[in-house]
Amino acid sequence: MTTTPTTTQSLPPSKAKLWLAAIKPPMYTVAIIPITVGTAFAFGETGIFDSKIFGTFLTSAILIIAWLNISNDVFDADTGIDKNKAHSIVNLTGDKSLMFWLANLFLCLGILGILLIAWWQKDITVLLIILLCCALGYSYQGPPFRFGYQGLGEFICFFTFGPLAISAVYYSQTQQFSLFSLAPGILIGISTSIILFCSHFHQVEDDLAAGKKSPIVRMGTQLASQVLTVTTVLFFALVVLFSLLHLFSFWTLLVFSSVPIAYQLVTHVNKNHDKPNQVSNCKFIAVRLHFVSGLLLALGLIIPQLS
Ligand SMILES: C/C(=C\COP(=O)(O)OP(=O)(O)O)CCC[C@H](C)CCC[C@H](C)CCCC(C)C
Ligand SMILES: O=C(O)C1=CC(=O)c2ccccc2C1=O
Repeated sequence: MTTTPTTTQSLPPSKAKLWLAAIKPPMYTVAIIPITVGTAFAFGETGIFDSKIFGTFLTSAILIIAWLNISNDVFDADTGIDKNKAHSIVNLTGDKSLMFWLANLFLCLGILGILLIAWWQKDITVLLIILLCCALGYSYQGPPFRFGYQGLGEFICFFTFGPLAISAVYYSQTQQFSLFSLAPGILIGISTSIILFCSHFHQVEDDLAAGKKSPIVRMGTQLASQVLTVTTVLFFALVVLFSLLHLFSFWTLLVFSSVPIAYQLVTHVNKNHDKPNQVSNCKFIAVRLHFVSGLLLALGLIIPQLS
């Protein structure tokens, strides 16, 4: 006679789940938000909106993020840091070289889109800024730099996804720079860096073993959870400050509708910072905060121009 087991054993994740985790669909919002917010800020300031440039820039940004993520798994396979990561695209396919060339194909296609913008506008400014972003993205993970291993990733992330990306997008729409675009640049830089910061909480053991000094490894999970709280509060405080300084319209205070997500993020991390299994999902709460607050910011920036 067969008996039904009374305890549920946790099954390994299915192949489909691993592939989904390797492709990381939610992470592509980090491409959508800087392009949307930069375009919204340009529209709010100048009334200009070029949908062809917006669509091309967005497609390129998505392709560049595909490059960033696939090449991250390729370079991490070299250092051994991903040996326990079942959802590494290299571990899943078993073909590092193919993934390397696939990543490069995405990068070339992404840069091709930016080249198109440069060609339409007879101006290489946007191309130069995005090439700089890609070089910095490479320096985060690729040899011989691997600056992410020194804990410098969050700084690179702040500048590339923040001031640099937003000013490139602003320029692509208006063919001029605006010092004021630093304000949305700083906000998006912070919210994107929060994602990267959160992604390291559950990886302390693997990072230590591979010699990666992520900010969480350097400061410990307790202090890191406090730094996360302060940075999240700073993000909302800056929205108020930029509104009071009239850099933003008061409509941008709509961003405060994302406070419940921010609250969920900081309470979850403060409670579980030293429990890898529990804290591992905090990156996705951070992605939600970045996406929702970014869309609300974009909305707040365009409303005055529409009315
Ligand atoms: C690949 C990134 C993080 C993954 O890091 P890690 O190795 O710790 O994660 P796993 O555990 O999943 O292996 C992101 C790194 C971002 C980098 C610092 C900056 C990239 C800049 C971009 C190229 C800029 C793109 C701008 C675009 C929106 C126009
Ligand atoms: O896989 C990840 O953890 C991340 C991927 C990614 O493209 C990205 C981009 C910007 C900030 C953070 C992250 C990740 O954490």
